[in-house]
Amino acid sequence: MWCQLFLQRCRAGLHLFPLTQSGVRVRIQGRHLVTMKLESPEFQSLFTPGLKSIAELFEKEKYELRIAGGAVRDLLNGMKPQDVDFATVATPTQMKEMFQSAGVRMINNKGEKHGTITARLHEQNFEITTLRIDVVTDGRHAEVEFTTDWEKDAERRDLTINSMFLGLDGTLFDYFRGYEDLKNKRVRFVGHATQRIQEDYLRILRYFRFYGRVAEKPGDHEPNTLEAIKKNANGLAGISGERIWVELKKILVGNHVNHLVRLMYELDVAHYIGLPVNGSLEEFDKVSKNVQNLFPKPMTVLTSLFKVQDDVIKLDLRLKISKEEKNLGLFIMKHRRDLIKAIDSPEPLKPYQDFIIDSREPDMNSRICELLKYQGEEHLLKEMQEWSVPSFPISGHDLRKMGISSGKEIGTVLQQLRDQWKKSGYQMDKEELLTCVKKV
Ligand SMILES: Nc1ccn([C@@H]2O[C@H](COP(=O)(O)OP(=O)(O)OP(=O)(O)O)[C@@H](O)[C@H]2O)c(=O)n1
Ligand SMILES: [Mg+2]
Repeated sequence: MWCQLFLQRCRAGLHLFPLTQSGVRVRIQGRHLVTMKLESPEFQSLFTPGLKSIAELFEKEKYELRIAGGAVRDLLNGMKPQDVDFATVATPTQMKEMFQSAGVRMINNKGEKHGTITARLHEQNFEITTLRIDVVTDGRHAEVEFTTDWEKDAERRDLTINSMFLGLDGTLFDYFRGYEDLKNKRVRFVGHATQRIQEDYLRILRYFRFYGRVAEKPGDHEPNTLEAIKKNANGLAGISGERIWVELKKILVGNHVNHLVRLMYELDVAHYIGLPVNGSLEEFDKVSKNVQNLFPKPMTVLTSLFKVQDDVIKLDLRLKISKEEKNLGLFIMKHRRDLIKAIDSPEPLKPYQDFIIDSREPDMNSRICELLKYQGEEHLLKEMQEWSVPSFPISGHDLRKMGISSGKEIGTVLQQLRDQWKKSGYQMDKEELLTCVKKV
């Protein structure tokens, strides 16, 4: 069967290329379109009872349905996508009619204006969007027109690697050499970078994010892409802080982050997304190396750019970060130089442990772990993650039972006992501590 197919393809003057990890078998080169067949286990695993029912419905009505965009990219990379978007030639009205008559529930009708219908089957949501052309864009939103032309829909997407479709039989439809770019680890805009960016300025940050995800090494950009980013960076001023923060966070914990943040400064992007004017790029370089493989929070990495507290406040004003993120940034800035390991001590972690016990704040443990990542203390981090915060075994009630009745005295004794307990490396138990009371 495979040989027959091979001969057929050769006779037709089509290319064949070897089986790859992601299970791609055949490549047929036409004018623009490159198609091939995907048979990977990740792809097969998408076929839940819900998807099978949806596929049957669309097939019965003869509306073509394909997986679109990011999910195709992930599948070709051998990954199971987190969320799967579907595209179809059916209009929202046709989909609604079809789902209604089949008794399929539809939810979340907010997307309909842009062609998206969400069907809910077997406790799974399916977001299905009608093929579309963005007729008017203001750099943030688009007015759309529906189409039945798959290539036109691919053309309005941001990056070539995000512009592919996958038929439910595994056929890949690739109009802009996205698969080739994915294999060569290249991130390119579909068509003209300037046009794609002006349709939605957030795409500047999406470019950086996908660069961090796909590219093998830093600095591998097409010159006209960088030029287009620089010329259009000011468009980011009109993008909401929340959207920017979502992208920026992913960039901060992706690959090549040091390179990408430098690029943000070189291309004038930094200024429009709330980063400090004179970000500390040297410290960023050091910290981004320190945190490698330690799974830092995005804020931990970002804090290394900040020199003064005001930098965090300004970032918050622009991006509306969470209170927890803001506090983490402020905490790391305050303690990055003064809370350090005990050098030449058998207990290098002790200053951090003491800090946690003294602070009595519930999330201090996790902040200290972030500080250790920031400082590149991998071994101490491991130790800290395995350490469970001991609780002080004595209460005022215990002292009262021993005959100490004045509140003030209880407070003083408790503090003294806390100090003893701390000195013992939190080893002394209740009995041992209470013996000390007689001596105090
Ligand atoms: N500004 C944007 C956002 C999205 N898209 C298109 O819409 C698809 C789905 O968008 P989204 O889910 O936001 O991103 P993904 O590429 O799927 O990335 P992720 O894995 O992070 O979801 C993208 O692949 C891309 O084709 C686009 O062209 N321009
Ligand atoms: Mg997605």
